[in-house]
Amino acid sequence: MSDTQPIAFTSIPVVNIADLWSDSLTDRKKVAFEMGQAASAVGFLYVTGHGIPADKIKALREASRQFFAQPLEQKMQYYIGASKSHKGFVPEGEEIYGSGKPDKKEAFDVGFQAPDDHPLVLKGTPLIGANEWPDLPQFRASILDYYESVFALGRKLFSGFALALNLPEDHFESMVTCPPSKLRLIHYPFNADAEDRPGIGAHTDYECFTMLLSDQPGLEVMNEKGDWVDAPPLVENGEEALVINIGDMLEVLTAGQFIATSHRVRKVSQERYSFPLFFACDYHTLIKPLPQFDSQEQSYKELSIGEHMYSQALQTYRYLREKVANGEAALPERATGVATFGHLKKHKN
Ligand SMILES: O=C(O)CCC(=O)C(=O)O
Ligand SMILES: [Fe+2]
Repeated sequence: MSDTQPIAFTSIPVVNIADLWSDSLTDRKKVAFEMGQAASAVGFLYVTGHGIPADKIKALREASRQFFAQPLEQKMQYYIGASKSHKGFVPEGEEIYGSGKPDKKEAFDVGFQAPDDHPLVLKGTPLIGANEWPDLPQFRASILDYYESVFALGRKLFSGFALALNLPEDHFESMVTCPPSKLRLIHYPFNADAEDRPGIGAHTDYECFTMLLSDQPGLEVMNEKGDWVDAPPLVENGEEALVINIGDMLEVLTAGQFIATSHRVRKVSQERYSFPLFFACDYHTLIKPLPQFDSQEQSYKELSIGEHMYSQALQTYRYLREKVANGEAALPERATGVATFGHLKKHKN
């Protein structure tokens, strides 16, 4: 092995990001540097000092438990396949990732609150539009409250990643106004026989980065050697850390300097909840490697954020696959296949 060969990571770095709110640029840069190191070496990091209040997390958990505890037919009233903009309840078996086998999980998808008269909504832009709200007390308020807090954190983290990439701190700000960023409530049901079926198959996330909370182990991250490294929930000084991972878009932007690391949720016998918020830029944002990262060796094509996300959804959701098959929906021209980024790509090659 040559000296330049990176050592395969065996754990996920922890970064306290409290100083991202510091008045001192030097302090902010220190945090940004650590975030950048983790994004380059691992593509995953835990963040503490994020400031999301514990009571908002508690309310999010309570609302999710209440929703998923309902009978299937009740939940199917909010079936994602009936939504105009890809929001709502995703029953078990609806999504199929890398393994080719349906995941053992159910979910509820909540999008950015786009006003009905927003130009993107009026134009019928895929993924942008009204949310479906179950008729449960406090559900809407608790979920939106958490969404807003994590979304604000996302803006802060984006400023840190900008600093880490030697860009102006506000570089990404104007690109995030009404994005197709969704918060997923995921429920992995109790599975006594934990049959050989992944909770969620191996994949990279499509967006810029993801911010995730979970309540049980099960998440695994692929390292350079193709080994799976555990990313269990982490509590430090009474604070639940969030797991942040780099998505396809930041990998393209940095031509692979930041890596969209492949991950999966292994089959687990205990009930598990997780809450990722996939932080994206606006639908029509075009992403290609920044000049300082662009080199001959890397071949990253220009991508539209929205088209990339929509084309991935068209290929992984049962109801959308059916629409493509019967001609009701078409893959965007620049559609990429599923699982074409990051460590998964390297591993496949
Ligand atoms: O449940 C988890 O911990 C991970 C979920 C995930 O990777 C995803 O939804 O993209
Ligand atoms: Fe993921």
